[in-house]
Amino acid sequence: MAFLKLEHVSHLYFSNKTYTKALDDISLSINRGEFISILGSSGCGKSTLLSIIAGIIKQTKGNVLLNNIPLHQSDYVLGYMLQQDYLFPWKRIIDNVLIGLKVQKKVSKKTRQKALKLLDEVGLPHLEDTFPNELSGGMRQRVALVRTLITNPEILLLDEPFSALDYQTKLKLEDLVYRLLKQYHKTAILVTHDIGEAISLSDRIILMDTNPGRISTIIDVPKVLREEKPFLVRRQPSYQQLFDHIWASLNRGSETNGSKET
Ligand SMILES: Nc1ncnc2c1ncn2[C@@H]1O[C@H](COP(=O)(O)OP(=O)(O)OP(=O)(O)O)[C@@H](O)[C@H]1O
Repeated sequence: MAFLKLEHVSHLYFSNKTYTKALDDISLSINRGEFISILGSSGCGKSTLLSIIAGIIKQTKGNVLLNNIPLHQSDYVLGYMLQQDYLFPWKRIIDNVLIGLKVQKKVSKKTRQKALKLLDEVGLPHLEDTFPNELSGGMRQRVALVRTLITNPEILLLDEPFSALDYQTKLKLEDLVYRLLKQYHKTAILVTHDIGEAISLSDRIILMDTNPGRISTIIDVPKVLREEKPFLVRRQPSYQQLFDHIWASLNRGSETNGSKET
């Protein structure tokens, strides 16, 4: 049974007397523990899709099911990682990490220990009492990752979380995120504009077309690439082939025309 299932999902925005079909007939099944990336040009509906899965907006048509139960009736924990880390500057790292659990009144000696363990696992041992401004951008994103994982989310939505980082830090963080998500068997959906990132992290890649936003292709990343560490994937010959294929598909898609309905 699919863990997360989208059935014929469409979404229409209405503003300034204009309807915009942001998503058109999206059907997709995602298995527990799967890493999915969504690639597509600006305006193809990636953020709309994430917002629907996050329950922030409700689709105008179709169903979104989690474990076969409509999403809005499900009691599930969602993790979010965004381009910005949104750490509270006046709070120590440990308090930033525990903020979600504090809101839920779930902070205990055990959760503090878990937080310290996770900080250690992401390469930030002994930094729990420092403040965000004492850390680099990459370190801050690792704190954001721990803050997300500590709540034990069932689904992680990753909205371009590496795009503000320098290239070297980004590659290192990709490796880390990949390793931790596989280790904890997390289901993740990544929105990115970076084809290389999508190939090196994903089990499957969803290519979207624009106007209206729709799925054009679903690509199964070959096993040989999935078995390699993200950084090393880029050295495989099949990586370049897949990169070229995705590049061509996205460019073909961007040549199509679209519809604003009034
Ligand atoms: N609140 C809104 N009201 C009206 N139209 C909207 C709204 N939000 C998004 N849209 C439109 O819906 C379409 C999809 O937008 P969306 O932001 O989901 O795309 P995206 O793929 O995430 O874009 P980007 O890569 O630039 O972030 C676009 O045509 C956009 O103009």
